[in-house]
Amino acid sequence: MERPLEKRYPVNAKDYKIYEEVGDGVSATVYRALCIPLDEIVAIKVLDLEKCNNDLDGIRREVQTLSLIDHPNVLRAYCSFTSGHNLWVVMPYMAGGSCLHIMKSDYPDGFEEPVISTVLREVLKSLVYLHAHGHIHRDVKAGNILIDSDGAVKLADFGVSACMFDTGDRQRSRNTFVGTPCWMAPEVMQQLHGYDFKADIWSFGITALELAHGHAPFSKYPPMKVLLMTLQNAPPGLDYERDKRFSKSFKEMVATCLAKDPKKRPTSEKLLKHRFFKNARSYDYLARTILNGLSPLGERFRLLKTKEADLLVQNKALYEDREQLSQQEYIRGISAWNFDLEDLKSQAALIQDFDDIPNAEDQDGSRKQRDGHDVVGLSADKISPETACNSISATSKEEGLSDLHDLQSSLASFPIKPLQALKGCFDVVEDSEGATSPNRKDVTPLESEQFITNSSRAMDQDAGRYDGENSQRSISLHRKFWSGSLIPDNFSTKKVPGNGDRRDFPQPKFQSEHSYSGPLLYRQRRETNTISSEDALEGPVVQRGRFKMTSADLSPKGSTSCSFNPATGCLTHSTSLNKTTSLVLPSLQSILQQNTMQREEIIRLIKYLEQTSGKIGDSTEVSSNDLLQIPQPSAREKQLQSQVLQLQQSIGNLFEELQRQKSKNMMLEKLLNASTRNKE
Ligand SMILES: Nc1ncnc2c1ncn2[C@@H]1O[C@H](COP(=O)(O)OP(=O)(O)OP(=O)(O)O)[C@@H](O)[C@H]1O
Repeated sequence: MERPLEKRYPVNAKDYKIYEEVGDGVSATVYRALCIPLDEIVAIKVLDLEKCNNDLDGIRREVQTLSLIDHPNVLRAYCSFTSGHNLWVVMPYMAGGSCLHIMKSDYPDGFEEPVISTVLREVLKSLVYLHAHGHIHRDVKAGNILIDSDGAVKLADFGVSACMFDTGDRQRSRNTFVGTPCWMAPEVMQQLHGYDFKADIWSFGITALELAHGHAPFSKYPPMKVLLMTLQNAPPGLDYERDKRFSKSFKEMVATCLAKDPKKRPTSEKLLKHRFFKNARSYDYLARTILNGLSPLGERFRLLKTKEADLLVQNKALYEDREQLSQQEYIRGISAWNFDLEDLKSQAALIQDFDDIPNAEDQDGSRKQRDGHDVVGLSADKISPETACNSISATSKEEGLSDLHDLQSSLASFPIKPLQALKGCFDVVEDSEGATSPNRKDVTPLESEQFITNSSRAMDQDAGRYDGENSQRSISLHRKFWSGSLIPDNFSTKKVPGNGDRRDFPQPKFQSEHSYSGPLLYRQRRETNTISSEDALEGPVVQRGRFKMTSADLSPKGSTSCSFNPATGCLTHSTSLNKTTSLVLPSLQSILQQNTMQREEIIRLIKYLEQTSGKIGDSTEVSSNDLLQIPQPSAREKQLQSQVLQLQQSIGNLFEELQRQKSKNMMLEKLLNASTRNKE
């Protein structure tokens, strides 16, 4: 047991002293903090509930699920509570940060095999545990693998998002699109037959590649392209030529996880017995290798942010372009999916532009692809960046559109739902008596049933308590960390032995070039697994708490659709989408997205200017206040935003219904044909 039973973590914001920011995600910011009564360093994830438009009851139910989870390799929450419009989740502080952070700062080309094996074995143990308890993590990736100062490995952020309960129909989430595109299993994208535990095994395989190369396959591509490539290409893998430094057993292990057919993937339990994990070492080994000499997490995070802002400034001119904006969003991991057809077309047509970045890896990859490596479904020509690099040419547009066609057919039943709405809210919610409650200490984690709807803004209220010395307190920018090695991550750290977060700052060596990393363009098709398909756990999946479990019947409960009246701003349910909605919706989405993005970019630029102009201490305070005065989106904007999300949900429902009807029709047709043949 990780947590002594008698230890009670307070459920009141005033009992915590917030230090520096150490991470951020889609809708949350993570801080190092001191739990004052226990005199213990913790991590606090602060989630903006307003931003998530959450179903609080749904979140509360999740606490019960979470309370059942207790495994040394799963990051648990000590407690959580609401404070103002924020949800605070208190958890163990993992001083090493995520594997993604470590790679970004010190290992841009990935880890050595013994490190990978050690990290992955621990992650796999957590998956064995979660799967055995009927849970699917759904977001396994290096960014969610956290390392403690002693080398302990924990899988974090399980259960993607509370936001997915927005609709209130939790069971429907089996048919939702959850995860992060590069790590997402094909069956999760396709949504034809639901998905199960094997989706995690796919993400685990992608994570293995991420740890080996410093970035996930396809990470430089925009989401649409990632979907297309995942669905239609041969699975990515370790290449015998390019990845000579890795063992055969590693390559085999990755290939077995990345079988496109989930039934051919091993269970986590079986995978744990793979010979690749025989080379895994102890925690201590990680502490001695990858953690040795790392600068404190807060400093690494700050440097990464500075670099991020630096890149923004460098490329400012480019942001004017729509495709750059879109790419920027993707880099930041914000998956504001827009499935408007026109948008899809333009996205597909613009893909070539992203591929223009010269990359030896890509060229090599394409050459090999030409040389006859197996590419499934789509011709190598069509998808190779080499071809894609023929931008500006007439063919590039055609290819873009052809990509679109491929995508449309691949995603025949793809539910239309913005990933943004599904991600970013944290997992645990626990009721709190709030900051002012005299009885707050009596409220034990998971016991209280009452949410305080304190309208005050906790973060704002608590600003005064932020540690002036340590905190680079920022308002929640709600950005997700960059994925893969899309940023030029190469700065050395000054390796100073010592403890905790008091060591010297790392010495940045900013690269001027943008180190876009190429996808694994030539892949081994290795769907022949050493592990039998008997291991497959089949069956549809039910939402159980935040997680999904196999179950018998989960068919959606009939389609609901709604229309949007632009005059009244009201949503009314109807049997079909009216034309006005389809005309208005894309524009609304676009305006809202752009507003949000612009606001965030401005905030980031201000922060960057603050940092580069050497403003610290008092001046930071002043500008932070200024930042806080940036007007929040108006109530009307928020209302529209939530209506847009609802509309998208409804459209998703309609598509699912359409798909079901199509399958029914096909069945009927088959029956009809059979009976006609019989008669003949
Ligand atoms: N307990 C912790 N200790 C140290 N760092 C942490 C901790 N929890 C999270 N972080 C850091 O903060 C980052 C963001 O946290 P987290 O992944 O939970 O947010 P999120 O909004 O759920 O992210 P995502 O966008 O990946 O879903 C992590 O990638 C990690 O680097």
